[in-house]
Amino acid sequence: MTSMKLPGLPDPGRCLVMGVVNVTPDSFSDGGAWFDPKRAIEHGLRLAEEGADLVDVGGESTRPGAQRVSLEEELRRVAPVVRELARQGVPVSVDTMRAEVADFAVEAGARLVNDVSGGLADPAMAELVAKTGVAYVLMHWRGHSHAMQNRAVYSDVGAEVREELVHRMDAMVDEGVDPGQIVLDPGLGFSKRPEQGHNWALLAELESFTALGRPVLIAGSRKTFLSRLLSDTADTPRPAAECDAATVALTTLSAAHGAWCVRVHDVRPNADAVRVAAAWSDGGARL
Ligand SMILES: Nc1nc2ncc(COP(=O)(O)O)nc2c(=O)[nH]1
Repeated sequence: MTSMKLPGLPDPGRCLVMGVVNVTPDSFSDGGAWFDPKRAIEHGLRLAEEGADLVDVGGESTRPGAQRVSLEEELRRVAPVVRELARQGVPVSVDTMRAEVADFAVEAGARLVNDVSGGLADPAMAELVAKTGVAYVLMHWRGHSHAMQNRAVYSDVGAEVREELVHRMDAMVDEGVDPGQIVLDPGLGFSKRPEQGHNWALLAELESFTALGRPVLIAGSRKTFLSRLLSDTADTPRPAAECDAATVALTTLSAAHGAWCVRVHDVRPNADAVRVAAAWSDGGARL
């Protein structure tokens, strides 16, 4: 596991667990359960109690075909939740592609900016990240540089995703971001075709991602590639909410292969899994 210390984040010497709080009416895997700020705050507190090292608060669904929400609406959704969780001492990350939302969240105490666009959606993001020194997740999502129909066409998905992540990291560093702030994320499910095994190919090469020298975040929880793997005999994919056991297996393997953090919905079993992986890898030395 890459035990690189990131600014403002814990370093317990094991894979971290990031719990998900989607403050959205339509997220793919927990659509609308935490849209009410009070419920979202309660859920975030519960995830922290269950063992989340970070609670990731997002106000904009990224599911395929989702419409973007306005800046005002995204802020309305995430502000009260980020502010209250941070006030209560919960380590918070903000899942946003907007520099203004990130700026607000860091001001309110967020310790990490989680940007699924890898800085492509908002040209002001790099400057904000550089200015604040905040830890930053740079996720791979082929954005405006590829036409829609080519976004999920790869000849070697692992090599191409790594190359494009390094390119984005270099671009952020050129704009003043310290490489020590950056976490890399292959973007499972984002312009990756489950029917072509892209997500499993990326996971199988996790150690090639950690070899890039930055912490790696793996976020496969309840995603379509898991549902398809667990399809029934009638080829009906397993419902997302019934993929938590598979997610725990993914967590265990990701931690064993060096992931810095896993992003999950069902925290408790995944918090247990990262501890099992840590005990296994160090032969129980830290018990
Ligand atoms: N860093 C990172 N952030 C993310 N945020 C949302 C989703 C979409 O999943 P959800 O709707 O289940 O939260 N996936 C990612 C991801 O893969 N990586």
